[in-house]
This record gives sequence, structure tokens and C-alpha cells, in this order.
Amino acid sequence: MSLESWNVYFSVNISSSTFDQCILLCCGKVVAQHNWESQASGLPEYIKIVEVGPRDGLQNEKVIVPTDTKIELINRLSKTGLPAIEVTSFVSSKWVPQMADHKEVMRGIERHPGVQYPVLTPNLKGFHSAIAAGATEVSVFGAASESFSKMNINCSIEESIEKFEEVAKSARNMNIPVRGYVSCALGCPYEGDITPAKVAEVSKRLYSMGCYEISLGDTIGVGTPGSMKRMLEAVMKEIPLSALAVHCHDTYGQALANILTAIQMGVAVVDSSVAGLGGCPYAKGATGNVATEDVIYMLNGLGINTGVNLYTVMEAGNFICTALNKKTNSKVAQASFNTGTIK
Ligand SMILES: CC(C)(COP(=O)([O-])OP(=O)([O-])OC[C@H]1O[C@@H](n2cnc3c(N)ncnc32)[C@H](O)[C@@H]1OP(=O)([O-])[O-])[C@@H](O)C(=O)NCCC(=O)NCCSC(=O)C[C@@](C)(O)CC(=O)[O-]
Repeated sequence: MSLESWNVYFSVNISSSTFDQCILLCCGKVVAQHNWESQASGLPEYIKIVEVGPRDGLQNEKVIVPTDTKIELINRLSKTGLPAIEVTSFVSSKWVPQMADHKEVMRGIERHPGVQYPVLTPNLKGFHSAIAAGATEVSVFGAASESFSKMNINCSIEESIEKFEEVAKSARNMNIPVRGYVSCALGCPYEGDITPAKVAEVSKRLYSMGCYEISLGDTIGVGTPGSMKRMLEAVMKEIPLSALAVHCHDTYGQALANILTAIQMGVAVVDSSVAGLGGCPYAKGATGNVATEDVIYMLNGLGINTGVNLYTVMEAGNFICTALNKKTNSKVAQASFNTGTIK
């Protein structure tokens, strides 16, 4: 067991300064192993994590989360090294009551240099409110399924594209970057299978209107590495790889495998949610996003840099789970709690 070979064993609590870099032993068991060799395997050297917990993670919570708790969560996440934290949605409070305090959250957070704080804006009304509240980046959110588009944003795909074009035009005039989501990229709660060609078509339209990045959402977590590969192959014919992100829910326990498939294909942006919180109010039964902790743990093991400190993300996860009185969905956090490495 030598330091050089990274077989470093810790029998004490996780050290925040070394957590991202080392092999970890809890109670005599190896729980993490850094493997520099895999950097030579053609995987991206850096993966950007887009933290969607404060928005996607909380939007489905039945009990309204106090605004101060949301702000505290975002402030904690801002100190973890995460490069992007999705803060809230400027949507109708009748549709998503949990996001009704969007202005207060946006105005209340501490912004850290180098961290992006995007917010969801489905239309011009949402865009103008977001900008007035201080947003400096927005996301439009479309779908590759007609039925989901109707259920989620009350309009057809075509109508949604028209609304997004208005947002994109205003954003361009104000130098505001726009991110684009394509939901149901691997399946729809109402229509079932969605063709990769449809995902590619909607993605191309969002990219052509100026979205700098297209996040491909497995909204209900039904995808597998096989369907992820087929979908990405279709989308990559239309959009540069550097403009693609994946957004995987973990309903069927496939999220990490799907993300690994995507990064093996060169995707270098991954959405995730602290403590695996989340779900879409218009995708019944879909569980949370892949947990940020679990993604970072996997990427650390592959020797891929994220710039994110796993320990402080686990602390933020612990904070929000305590506030919500629920158990974390992160396997990594669960394992760490069980072995007493985080209290
Ligand atoms: C899109 C709308 C607003 C259309 O809603 P609508 O009812 O069709 O809109 P409307 O233009 O007819 O307006 C109706 C009312 O909504 C208001 N309104 C209109 N626009 C806004 C706005 N931006 N912000 C606040 N209020 C708004 C408007 O002012 C009016 O108010 P009223 O006169 O009745 O008092 C509605 O359908 C809505 O809010 N949907 C919620 C969608 C949502 O947030 N879904 C969850 C996020 S998407 C997701 O989770 C998937 C993702 C991104 O994570 C990726 C993945 O996993 O796949």
C-alpha cells in the first residue's frame, strides 16, 4: 500500500481537503479509489457538473420549502466548486407552487465569481421577470414529445419553439446566455418511446435559435446505455458534441450507466441533483435526478476532474435532507453515513 500507487487508506473520518483526490477507506473497507490511468482512456479530462437540485430537486416537493432554506442550500452549493447551479423557475405559481418564490430566491442568494446561476424561463413573461430579479442566464425547456409538451407547458412543440425564439431573441439583445432542454429524450410518460430523430430535430431547432448548450433529459429515467447511445448518435449528427449535456433521472437505476455511456461518447456536461432530489410534476412516478454526489464519486474514480469537492456537496445534501426530513437518495452519501464518515 503506497502513496504513489494511490492505495491510501483512511480509517478516520473523511477529510474534506483530500476527499476528491484519494482512495478512501471506511471501517477497513475501500470505498473510493482514484485511478489516474483511466485518464488515458479517451474520456474527457474535465466534466462540467450542472447542479439542478434547487430547481429540479425541489420543484416536486409537496410541502413548500421555506425560501430561506432554498437560499441556504444554494449558498452552500456555491462553496463546493460547482460551476453552475440552477436556482429556480420563472413559471406560473399556479402550475408549480414550489417555485412561486423565484424572485426572492434569485435576489437572496450570494453569487460566487465563476459560478453560473441559470433559471428556467418558458416564455417572455418568465424571461422578463427573471431578468428583473437579476438572472444572468436562462434556460428554455422543450420536449421531444407532443403530449409532454402539452402537459408541461400547455402548448405544442411548434408553439413552444415560437415562445423560445422570442426568449432567445430578447436574450441575445441583452447578451444573456440561453440553455435549452429537450425533455423525454429517452422516453415519454404519455407516449412511450420517442425516436432519436425527433430528439435530434428539436435539439437542432433549439441550437439554431442560439441555445449555447442542449441538455438532453431522460425525464422519467427509462433510458439504458443502449438507448442513450442511439439517441446521442442521432443528435451528434446535428449538433456539436461540445454543445451537449445529459440530464438523467434515476427511476430505473440506469442513470450512472447512461452518463458513463454519454461521457464515453465525448459528452462533457452532466446535470445532477444534490442528494438525488427531484422529479417533474408533469411526469408522474419519475424519481429524482442522479445524485451529484454519486456522479462526482464515479468521475473521481475515472480520474476525471470536476473541480467539485465531494465532501462539501455531501454536507449540502445533508443540510437539505435534514430540512426536508427525508433520506438522501445518494448511494455515496448513504454509504458514508452508514460508515459514520459524515455526521
Ligand atoms: C408555461 C406556462 C406558464 C404556460 O401556462 P399557460 O396557462 O398556458 O399560460 P398563459 O400564457 O395562458 O397564462 C396563464 C397564467 O399564467 C401566467 N404566466 C404565464 N407565463 C408565466 C410565467 N413565465 N411566470 C409566471 N406566470 C406566468 C399568466 O400571467 C396567466 O396568469 P393569470 O392571468 O391566470 O393570473 C405553464 O404551463 C407553466 O408554468 N408550466 C410549468 C412548467 C414547469 O415548470 N415544469 C417543470 C419544469 S420542466 C422539467 O422539470 C424537465 C427538465 C427541465 O428538468 C428536464 C427533464 O428532466 O426532462
